[in-house]
Amino acid sequence: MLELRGVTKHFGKEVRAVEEVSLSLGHGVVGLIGHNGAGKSTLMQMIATLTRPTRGQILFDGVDIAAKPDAIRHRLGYLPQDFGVYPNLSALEFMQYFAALKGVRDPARIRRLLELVNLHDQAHRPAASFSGGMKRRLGIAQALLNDPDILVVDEPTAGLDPEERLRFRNLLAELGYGKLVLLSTHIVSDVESIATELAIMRSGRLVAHETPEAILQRARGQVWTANVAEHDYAALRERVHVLQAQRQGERMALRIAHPELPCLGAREAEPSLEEALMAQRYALQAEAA
Ligand SMILES: Nc1ncnc2c1ncn2[C@@H]1O[C@H](COP(=O)(O)OP(=O)(O)OP(=O)(O)O)[C@@H](O)[C@H]1O
Repeated sequence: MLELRGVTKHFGKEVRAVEEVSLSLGHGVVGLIGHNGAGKSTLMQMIATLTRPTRGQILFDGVDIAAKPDAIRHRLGYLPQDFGVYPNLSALEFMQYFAALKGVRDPARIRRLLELVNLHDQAHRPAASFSGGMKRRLGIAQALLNDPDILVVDEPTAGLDPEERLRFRNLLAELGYGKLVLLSTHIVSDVESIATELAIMRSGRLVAHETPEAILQRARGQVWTANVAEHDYAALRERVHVLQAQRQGERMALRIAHPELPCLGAREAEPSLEEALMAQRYALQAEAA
């Protein structure tokens, strides 16, 4: 559905925001993961036709979107990172406003979307009084007005409380059926349970594109639990990568990334996706050193 070929974006001579990204995406929820400044927002803005690549091509169903931006605009929903609502509009009025802008004339659709994002009971409340999570849900409803095939959401869970985060995650997982949902985050656990694929960016480059299962599979035998006396901890920490340390009286309960048994009594652990990615990163660093 969406194909990126050598997509590059430079700002002036100094900033290489996105560098030679090639990627093929079909249906499902794709987690675009990277630290702050990795280039995620810039890549998403290029897909949303809000900025053009310096080099490279983005093809949507085979059509170059730089040459024909409307081909994708009609079929795209976009929720930017800094999505804001208008102070004087209720949720319903906000949706009516965007529906008019997008040429959507079906009032029943607005009602259905407000139900989908669970805001129908709050439709007459000023959107400016909503919590962060409610505003983002309204943002998703707005992005879905044109029944898009591609939904691009930039850091949607930043600043949300755990309950809102969960609700938002479930909503995106539901939407992933039959659509492409491209979701950026720097918090791996936000996409762990819903992403069908991960695209990982570092310093503007795509460093991996694979399924979470493949990443977890590769991390087998690399993540360990151990319980060590406090006085042994300092020495151990010098030799291995400690992912998590928790004091338990005189002892430390640890989770460790290491390519082999890190210390006597350690046990192989089931890694989380975040731990698997860290273990992979450490392994690459060790290879490069
Ligand atoms: N309009 C711009 N002009 C100059 N530099 C820019 C511009 N937009 C982004 N950058 C730079 O490009 C790089 C990538 O930024 P981008 O916002 O795409 O990263 P990100 O992965 O989305 O980070 P974050 O999670 O913080 O939003 C950064 O160094 C950023 O400062």
